[in-house]
Formats: sequence, structure tokens, C-alpha cells
Amino acid sequence: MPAPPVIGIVGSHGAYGRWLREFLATRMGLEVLGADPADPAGLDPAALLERSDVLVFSVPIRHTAATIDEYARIAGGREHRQLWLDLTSIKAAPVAAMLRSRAEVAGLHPMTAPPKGPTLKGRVLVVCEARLARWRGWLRELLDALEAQCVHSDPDRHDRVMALVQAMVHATHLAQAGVLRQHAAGLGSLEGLMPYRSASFELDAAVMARILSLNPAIYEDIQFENPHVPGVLDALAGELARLRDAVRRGGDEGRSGFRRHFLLDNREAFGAGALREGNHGFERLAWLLADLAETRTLSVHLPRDEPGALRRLLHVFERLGISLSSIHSARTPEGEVHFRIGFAAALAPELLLEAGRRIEHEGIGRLL
Ligand SMILES: NC(=O)C1=CN([C@@H]2O[C@H](COP(=O)(O)OP(=O)(O)OC[C@H]3O[C@@H](n4cnc5c(N)ncnc54)[C@H](O)[C@@H]3O)[C@@H](O)[C@H]2O)C=CC1
Ligand SMILES: O=C(O)C(=O)Cc1ccc(O)cc1
Repeated sequence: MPAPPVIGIVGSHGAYGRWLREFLATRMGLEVLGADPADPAGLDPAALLERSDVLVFSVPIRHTAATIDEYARIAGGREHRQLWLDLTSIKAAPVAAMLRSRAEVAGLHPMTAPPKGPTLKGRVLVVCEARLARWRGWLRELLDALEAQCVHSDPDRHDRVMALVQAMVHATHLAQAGVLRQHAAGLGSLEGLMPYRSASFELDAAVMARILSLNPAIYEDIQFENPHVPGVLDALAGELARLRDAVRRGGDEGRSGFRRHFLLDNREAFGAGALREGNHGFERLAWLLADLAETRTLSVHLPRDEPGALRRLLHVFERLGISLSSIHSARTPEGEVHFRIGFAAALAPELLLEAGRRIEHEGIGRLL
């Protein structure tokens, strides 16, 4: 196993290919080569195979297994010294294809779009170790550098879980988007409904918008390339039909059927702990949404990330007799700490302007 290994990314010009190239080159100091018909600097498959020690397949889901088979055919057994990885959102077909080669094999699935930050810190990465020997130690180094929360799985379990965790969630939100579209003529589009929002609706609308904003091919393939999805969609349609039938039936019978099946039995299946934790999580998000809805706000970056920096910022408001209604901090992907401070809607705008002026003038922070 060469140290440090040369990495070849198949799909180097795609969203993840580019993120991974940057990560491997800058965070791990590795030489990274690529192959991609869309990459003018890309190598052809034979050259990439020849010059790489580790191959990472990061191509559209529907083409992954065939692409891996093609690389195995071209490698002709010489890949026995290599480690082959993939990033595909489904795992059984790509991992089976990699196992048809003679390479060492692990399947990876980051549960996030390519992040804006430099690593997968705070995100989940599913790891399917399939055939590892000499490369096991280096894979550990890679996973450590990625800083993700790793969950180990076999490919079949991964795909069964993803039919629920991804395909079902995307399906329910796409169906909601379709229903909203059907009613838009009478009640207004999403924008017209937002003034009536609950926290649940706001969160669901955000998920719909997220799905409809990212790469459509991925959402299509997550439904169509996972053999466990049709069964999950049947179950989902069955539950919705049952709910509709109970509501149509109405009366004591309809209502008691609804209460037993949808409320009591589901509550019991969740369990007291999961209910408490989920409900608490929802309340925290609803609280955050309420704070984000405040219109009188200041966002400040404190350049001196040191003890006392926040006290100096708060002292400006204290001196002006301004009380805060919320304060949140977040670290940007670049590592800057930003504070978002909310004030009562009645606060005079001139007072807020004065606070901003003092924050900048006294070198306490930069307004965003
Ligand atoms: N983008 C996302 O949110 C996530 C993507 N993934 C997985 O990452 C993989 C890549 O996805 P993205 O980068 O988003 O897709 P993408 O569509 O942005 O990039 C795919 C790239 O593969 C190239 N390509 C197609 N056939 C090729 C071949 N035979 N040889 C070399 N290159 C080829 C395309 O030209 C394109 O540049 C997929 O398997 C996807 O499931 C996983 C988690 C999240
Ligand atoms: O970031 C998000 O919201 C996503 O859901 C993106 C995404 C798309 C495909 C995956 O396999 C994993 C994550």
C-alpha cells in the first residue's frame, strides 16, 4: 500500500467529485486525479486506473454499477492492489459491482449534499466495509479526516433503511408539493399560504424547497434505483388511503379507527422516550423559527474570538438601554462566529443604527 496514495475520482467534475478533490488535496495533502467527460483536464479510464492507488466512484446513481463494471473490465485484474470506494446514495448494486473486481472495497454514503465546510463534521456517513485487508488502516485515516459521524451497515440494510429515511421522506414532500400546486389557483401559492404557517408547515415547506432546489437526477434515482422503494410507497399509499377512508366514513366508527391506528398504535410504536425527545426537538426548532421571524435584527461578526468579546458587544446595548429579545450564534463554514440578535419590533430604528455604529466604531465587531 503506497503512502501517500494517489486518488482517482471517477466523476471528478460533479458536485461531490469537486468537493472530494478539494478535501483530499487540502485536508489530506494527497495527489488527486480525475476522470469525467465534463472535466477538460480529466484522464481516460485506463490512465486513471494506471496512475491511481484508490479509486472513488462518484457518478450519477443510475450509471454507477455499469461504470464500475467498465472500470473492472479495463483494469483486467491489475486492480487487486487498489482500494475502490463509492459515494452512491444506494449501496447494494455499486458495492456488488465493486466486489466483482479484485480490488479491496468499501461503500460510503454521505447523508448530506456536499457541505459548504471543509469536512463532513456533524454529518452522518454510512460506511459499508465489504472487502478490506491492507487498505483498512488508510480507510480509517480517511474517515478520521472526514470527521463525520460514521454508521456502519451492510449494503442491503442500508438500502432498506434509505427507502424509509430518504425515499419516503422525499415522496411525502413531493406529494405535498403536488397538492399545494393543485390548490394554488383557489388559495394562493406557497407565498400566499406562508402568512398562515404553523412551525410544522414552515419546516415541511423548507424540506419541499430543499428537494426541489437540488440535483433532480438524484431525487429521481433515489426513488427508481432502490428495489425496496416500491414496497415503501405501497405502504405509504395504503396508510393515506386508510386515513382518507376513516375521515370519509366519519362518525364514531371512522373516528375510533383513526384514533386507534394513527394515534394510539403509532404513539405506542414510537415509545415514550422517542416521543419526548422528538417533541422537545420540535419545540427547539419552532423556537428558533420564531426568533428568525423577528424583523428588528442585527447580525454581527466578532473578529476577536476570545473571552470577553461577547460581553463588550452586549455592553453597547446596555449603554443605550436596549434590551434583546433573542440572541443566536453560529459558526460559518469558514469558521467565523456570527451573532444574530433580535429586538422588540417597537425599538426605534435610530437606536439600532446607533448601536451598529458604535459596534463598528469601537472595533467590537463587523455588521453583516
Ligand atoms: N449531491 C448530493 O447531494 C449527494 C450525492 N451523493 C452521491 O454522489 C454521487 C455523485 O453525485 P453528484 O456529484 O451530486 O452528481 P453530479 O451529477 O453533480 O456529478 C456526476 C458526475 O459524473 C460524471 N460522469 C457521468 N458518467 C461518468 C463516467 N462514466 N465516467 C466519469 N464521470 C462520469 C458527470 O459528467 C458528472 O460530472 C452519486 O452517486 C450520488 O448518489 C451522495 C450524497 C449526496
Ligand atoms: O442535503 C440535503 O438536504 C439532502 O437531502 C441531500 C442528499 C441527497 C442525496 C443523498 O444521498 C444524501 C443527501
